[in-house]
Amino acid sequence: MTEKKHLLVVLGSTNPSKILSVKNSLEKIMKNYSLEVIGVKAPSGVRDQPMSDEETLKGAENRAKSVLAQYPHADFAMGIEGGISKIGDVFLENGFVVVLSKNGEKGIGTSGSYQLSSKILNKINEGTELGDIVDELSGEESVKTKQGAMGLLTKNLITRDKAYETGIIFAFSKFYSDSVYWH
Ligand SMILES: O=P(O)(O)OP(=O)(O)OP(=O)(O)OC[C@H]1O[C@@H](n2cnc3c(O)ncnc32)[C@H](O)[C@@H]1O
Repeated sequence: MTEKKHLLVVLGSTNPSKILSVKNSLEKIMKNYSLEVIGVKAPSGVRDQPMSDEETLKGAENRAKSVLAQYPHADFAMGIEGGISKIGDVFLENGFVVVLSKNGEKGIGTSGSYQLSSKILNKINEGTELGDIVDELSGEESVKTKQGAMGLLTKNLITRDKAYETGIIFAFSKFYSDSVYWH
């Protein structure tokens, strides 16, 4: 039996929900590799609570770049950033995923989005982070590291780690789908 090739993927976050999401996604798309996934601190360079798609994407990209600088031998460096998306007068929340390969090729994806209520949005506009708001409303601690607001709002049908899997699988598609679509 031939040994599986080792694949080191480093994520720019120590949030257990994000790390779980990366592990579960990669187990599906990188089946022929022996996977090593680690989470490290990486600055987003944007506000703790990003308020536009552009800012959220930038945060994910900055984190991935920081990881690549810290771990140049990693096969893939990743950034995942949660933030608010505004379309007209509608406010949604989702996660952006950026993957950088060792040679700097970039893949991008996003999770599904959910509607932010005016009640939550008002509190965000007063300067409170979404994570703290949902902790207060649910009476739970550190929701953002577990099921997330996504889990609370869907009665755990779509938890934060599950939702982020979509973005991760899309972001990696450049690296495992047929190259005819990319080059
Ligand atoms: O440790 P890091 O990787 O920074 O993880 P984080 O949970 O703080 O996540 P982000 O920086 O990506 O998200 C930006 C903010 O949005 C909040 N957030 C995003 N998604 C959330 C979710 O599903 N549940 C609760 N809070 C969430 C959280 O308060 C963050 O401060």
